[in-house]
Parts: sequence; C-alpha cells; structure tokens
Amino acid sequence: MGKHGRGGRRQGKDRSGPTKPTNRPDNDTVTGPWKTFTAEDMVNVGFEEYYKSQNIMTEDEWPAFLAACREELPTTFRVTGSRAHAETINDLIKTKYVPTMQNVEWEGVKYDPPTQMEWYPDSLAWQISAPKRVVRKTAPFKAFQKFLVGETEVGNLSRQEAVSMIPPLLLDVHPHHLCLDMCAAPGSKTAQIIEALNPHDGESTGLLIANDSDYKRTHMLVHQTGRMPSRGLMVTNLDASAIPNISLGNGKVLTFDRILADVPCSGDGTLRKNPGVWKSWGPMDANGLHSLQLRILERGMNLLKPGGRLVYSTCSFNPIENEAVVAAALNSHEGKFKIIDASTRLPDLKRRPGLTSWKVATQPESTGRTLKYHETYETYRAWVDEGNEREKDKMRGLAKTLWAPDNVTELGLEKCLRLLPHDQNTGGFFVCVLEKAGSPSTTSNKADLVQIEEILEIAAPASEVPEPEPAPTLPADVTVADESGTATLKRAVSPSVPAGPEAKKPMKKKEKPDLGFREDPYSFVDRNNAEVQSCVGWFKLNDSFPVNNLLVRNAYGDPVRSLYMVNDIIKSIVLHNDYSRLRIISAGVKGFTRQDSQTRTDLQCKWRIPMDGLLEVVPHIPDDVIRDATLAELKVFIEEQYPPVTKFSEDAQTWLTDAKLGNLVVRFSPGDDAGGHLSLPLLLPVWKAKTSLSLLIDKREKVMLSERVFGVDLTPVPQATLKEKAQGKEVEVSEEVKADLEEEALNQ
Ligand SMILES: C[S@@+](CC[C@H](N)C(=O)[O-])C[C@H]1O[C@@H](n2cnc3c(N)ncnc32)[C@H](O)[C@@H]1O
Repeated sequence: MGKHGRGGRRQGKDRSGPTKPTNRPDNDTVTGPWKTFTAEDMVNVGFEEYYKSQNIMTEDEWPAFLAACREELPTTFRVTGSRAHAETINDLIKTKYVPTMQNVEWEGVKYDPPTQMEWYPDSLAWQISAPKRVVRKTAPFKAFQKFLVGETEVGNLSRQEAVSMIPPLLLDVHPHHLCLDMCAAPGSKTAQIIEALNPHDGESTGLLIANDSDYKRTHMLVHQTGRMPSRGLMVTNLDASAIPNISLGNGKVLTFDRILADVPCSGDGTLRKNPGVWKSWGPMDANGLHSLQLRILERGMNLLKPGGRLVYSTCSFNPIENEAVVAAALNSHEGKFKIIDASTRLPDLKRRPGLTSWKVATQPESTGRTLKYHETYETYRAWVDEGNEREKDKMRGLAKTLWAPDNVTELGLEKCLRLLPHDQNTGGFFVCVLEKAGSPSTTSNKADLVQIEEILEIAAPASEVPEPEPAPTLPADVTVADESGTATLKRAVSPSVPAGPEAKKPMKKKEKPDLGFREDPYSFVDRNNAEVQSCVGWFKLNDSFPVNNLLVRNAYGDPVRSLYMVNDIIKSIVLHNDYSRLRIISAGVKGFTRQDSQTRTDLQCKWRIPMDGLLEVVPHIPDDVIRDATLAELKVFIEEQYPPVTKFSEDAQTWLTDAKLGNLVVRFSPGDDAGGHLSLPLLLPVWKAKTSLSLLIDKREKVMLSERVFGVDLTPVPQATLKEKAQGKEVEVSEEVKADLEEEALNQ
C-alpha cells in the first residue's frame, strides 16, 4: 500500500472524510457489479460468524479486514516478462505516464498515480489505487487506461489480479519444464507460465498443456495465449479430475515437472470485485466443491514427475476448499508429497500461514439458515440420520475429508499461504506448493531445448501412472467464482463424492474417443509438400527449421489455410493419442497463413507469416532475407494503409522495387528518427503488392505501435471502406495502386 493509504489520499479535507470508505463508488457514476451495491448490502452475518470461528485472523483485525473487503479492488497489471522490451515498457510507464498522474483530483479528492508492487519480481507489476470511476473521468488516468488496453491487446501488458500472479511465480517454471495448467481459463496464469517457459524471444522450449473443462472458456484461453504464441503450447478441453494418461509411444506416458491446479472454487476471496458474493455467500458452496477440488488435485499429483512441483490455489478464504483438500490429498498419497516452505520466495509479500484446525458448518432449513457446526464427521452423520428426509438427501453428501484428519498437525499445513485483503490491498487467495518425493528429472539441469528422446528416456512407464477414475455423474449447481471477471457464475460441476460408508466405487468405463467433440483433427504435413516447399524456398528457411513438425487442421495433411508449428513433444502427443480423446482445441503456433490472391496467379509463395508466428519462424530465416528499414519508413507504413513504393526513401525503393510480390520480413532499427524513438529492433511482416505495400498487422496493433514509437496515433482516419478506396471514390490513387488495393481487399 502506498504511503497515502488505500484508494487515494485526501488533501484539503478532513481526513476522517465522508462516512463511506474511500474506494466505495458513488452509485450514480458507476457501472458494472458495484452499481447496485450500497454499504448496507455488503454485510453477511453468516460470513462474519463463519470466518471468525475459523480464526483466519485475530479478532482485532476484523474491522480492517471488513473495511478492505468493502472497497473496490485496485486495478493491477504486470509487464510481460519474456519480451525483450519489458524494461522499455516499464520505463515508459515510469517516465511518460506516472508524471502526468501526480496531481489528479476528482470531486475534491486527490489520487495517487499508479505504483509498482513491491513484492513482485523486478518491479514489473503495477497497481492503480484510484477507483475505476476516477480512472474513467479524469484525463491523465483515461489516457493511461487507453495505453493499458492497447498494450494488453498486443501482449506487452497483462491485466491480472495481484494475488492471481502468485501461483505461477511459486511454481518456479524453467524453460525445459513439461507443465500442465489443469483449470486454465481464461488464462492469466497460463500466460505467466508461457512467459517463464520462453524467457527470451526466439524458440519455444518445454511444454505447456493448458486445460479447461468449459468448452467456450477454452476458446478464451486460445485468444489469451495468442498474445504469447508458443510452439510448446497445447490447449485441451478435459475434466481435470479425469485427464487421461497421455501416451508418448513405446509404452511411456507423459508426466509433468510442473502442475498448476487453480481449481474452481466458491470464490469468496473475490468479493472486492464481485460484490454479489456478500449476498450469496453460504458455507454449502465450499462444502459442495471440496470433493471436485480434491479429485482434481489428486489427478494432478498422479501426473507429476518425481521431484516435480504442483501448486494448488483457490480464490477462497475457506479452509474446506483449501487446507482440508490439501490434507486429504497428502494423506491419500502418504509420504510421497510434502508442502514446500515458500517463505523465502517473494519475501515482501505479506501472507498468513495455513490453518491446522477448522470447522465444518452447514446452513440447514431446520435452523432457519443459521450456521450449524458439526464437530466431527461422526456427529454430522448422526445429525443427518436424525434429520428430516429432505435435509437428509441434501446433507448426505459431505465427505469425511472436509474435517481435519487426526494427523493434521503433522502435515506442514502452516506452510500454505493465505492472502488477506487488508494486508496488501489485494483480493483473498490461498496457495499451497507441493513437491513429489524423488529427484527431479535429469533434464532439469539443462536450460536448453528438451529433446523428445530425453523425455522418452525418463518418461514414466504406463504401468506407473494410474488412469483416472471416471467422474461421478450427478449434477450439482454451485456458485463458482470466475477468476477473470466480475460475474459469479452458476455452473454445474461434479458433485461431492461421499467418502463415508455410502461412498460407491465409480464404474470403470472403457476409454473411447469422444464422438461429440467438434474440433477438426490435426495431422502432419509431408515435408515435401509443394506448399511447404514454397515457404521453404521463399523465406530461404535454413536446415534448423522444423519442417517435420508442421501441422494442419484436417485429417489429410493438406495445407489449406494455416500451417502450425509444434515442438517435438507436442508432435509426439499428436502422433500417439486420439485427438478427440484428448479434446485438443489448439496446438503450437500458426507459422504461416495462406494469402491467396484472386487477381495474381504469379505469386511464388502464397503464404505469409502472421505476426503471431514471426518470432518462431524468424530464427530460421537467413539474415539477408530480412530487409532493413528506418523509422522514417515505419512512419510511412503507419501513415498510409497501402503506401506506394514511391513514398519510401531512395534506398528502400531500390529493394522494394526489386522484391518479388509476396510476404517480406522487415526489420526496423532502433534509434531516434522521423520524430520517433525505438529502443529495440522491431520485426514486422509486410505484404508487397505490385506497386504498394502494407504492414500485415491489424489496425489496433498499428495504433499502439504508432503511439509507442511516435507518441501519437498517425494511422489514417478511416473515412472510406477499402472498396470505396479501391474504386477511387474517396481518394486519388493511380490505376496500379487501385489494382493493388483491390487485391488486398480480397485478401482480408
Ligand atoms: C479459478 S478459474 C481458473 C482461472 C485461471 N487459472 C486463470 O488464472 O485465468 C477455474 C476454472 O476451472 C474450470 N473448471 C471447472 N471445473 C473444472 C474441471 N472439472 N476440470 C477442469 N476445469 C474446470 C472453470 O471453467 C474455470 O475456468
């Protein structure tokens, strides 16, 4: 928290100020979930009673805790670490934007500019304490907000809740690691893992399978990870508690060095962004989720390599979803796992130790919905047996594992981390870092590319990794917090599995391909395919280019629209597993897309490198294929959508005229020129038409680029549609340029 306190400082006014908390929104100026909430709405007697009884903090801290919970959560974001220009962006924020926000005043209150979060490594994360209404209404914050949105869009920044940044940091991912993100959507933590796997621009290393059971949300995941393209990334759509064993051939199955289990939870730690939690909170949501969380964690533990690390996290304060799950999982894998003491990591992060005792409560109708505590599983069972039939049915499902086990003090649960809102002006969160006994794989010592042969050498024999139990099928609706947004979702999840006497062993089903899976299959393209060879020839791809690892999205190995590049480990997964059984949503990175032209039949190569694939393909292109250009030329590309060759410098005109029609890769040199500043070399794909050129990046990216390099948006105001332009209605263009424009329009 900044020295002026949470939510902005008051100047020239009585410090006691208005009665509402400083960050409480005025309802007339607020949109979103806070709109309908008043201070009176943010009370839940059961919530207070329950957590007081759980001793998650001392009694005298409650006023501060509740006050923090009733304030809007500050906006936080981090500069993406793997980009070479992370430092540049950080400096830009510090030197260009922060000074403009020094004296922002709104309705008589002064607000602090964004501050760097002390505990985040390399000071690459920021917090805006000013409430959203102030950000929206004041010019300097508004300008900064615009910058944030644009940079987020192009992947330089990631807006993410502060506490949500913690699990990937504690996962300690290295470039060669094989990683699994079990419940990944919408993908903010996935992005952090990708960055850790790819610390330098260039070739992807290691593997990340990002999974989510919600089909629509896997597509959000694909979109989110599109900003951090990687040859080692696969997105799947599986129930995390039943992720099938993934074959690597030779009777070996894939096990992971790092697993993140950021499980679905009741989400009461998100009440600062989802104020609806105040009204809906009850203990049964957590009780209902416990068993699913436990099954997900246990599946993760089975899929972890010896010496591997698994981080379990929730955005809930509740020990039933946290310590109880961890305790049960540790006991069912007796002696094979331990909780890691993470106290030396992120030393400036204020955290609370995990609990070693907790209470189980229900909220039965018979008590008028007041909380009923059940001291032991046995007393709970006896109470259920005495209750009326309806209650019996509802309450029967609580598993024994909700209660603290007898050996609770021996499990090291105090090494878990609980994050409380009033400690560092954050949301609430829980994190536990688990390590599997055994020594880490030998590849752990190598920071270079993982070779599939090495992986196969150390991969687990199939007999050592149990297949998952099929999930129970009874539906149960519970309120589940969505990490990404403001809404609290109502989602059917698998119900609690009773561990008591009525527990039934689920039926073992035979593994079959999933016939209801609608995505197209992946298949590999023959390296001698004419289209592949046209790319190899056009870009003069050298021998290091993984020409054997090109995938297409159809069953025939036919390059129709896109060519995806994957690394060896993903190749092995695709080759040895039924794609529908793994429910593969995406694999690798789009290296080339087809740029067919209706008007040109003379293109030597009909393929272009999309921006996403550029960093993956460029290391395999000889330097002389990459054209060098200046900032003045970049300005021309930005100022006009289809600048004719004659608009460029004489030097550039020489090579531009000589260049054949098709995709060029252009490198802009750093420096100061044409009123702009570039700190690092910039590679961009350009399309060369007959007499004009165009940058192959979208309008938004171009605007951001312009603002970053030239300080202003130099892109042309869209006055006419492309078609109108091509028809010469709005702009004066030569016949040749018109033909080019028409061609470009057809290619969009
Ligand atoms: C807390 S959110 C994950 C947030 C995510 N890790 C991030 O950082 O952006 C929990 C996710 O679990 C997913 N989920 C729910 N049940 C699941 C299951 N059985 N298997 C896999 N994912 C599940 C939900 O769709 C939701 O996206």
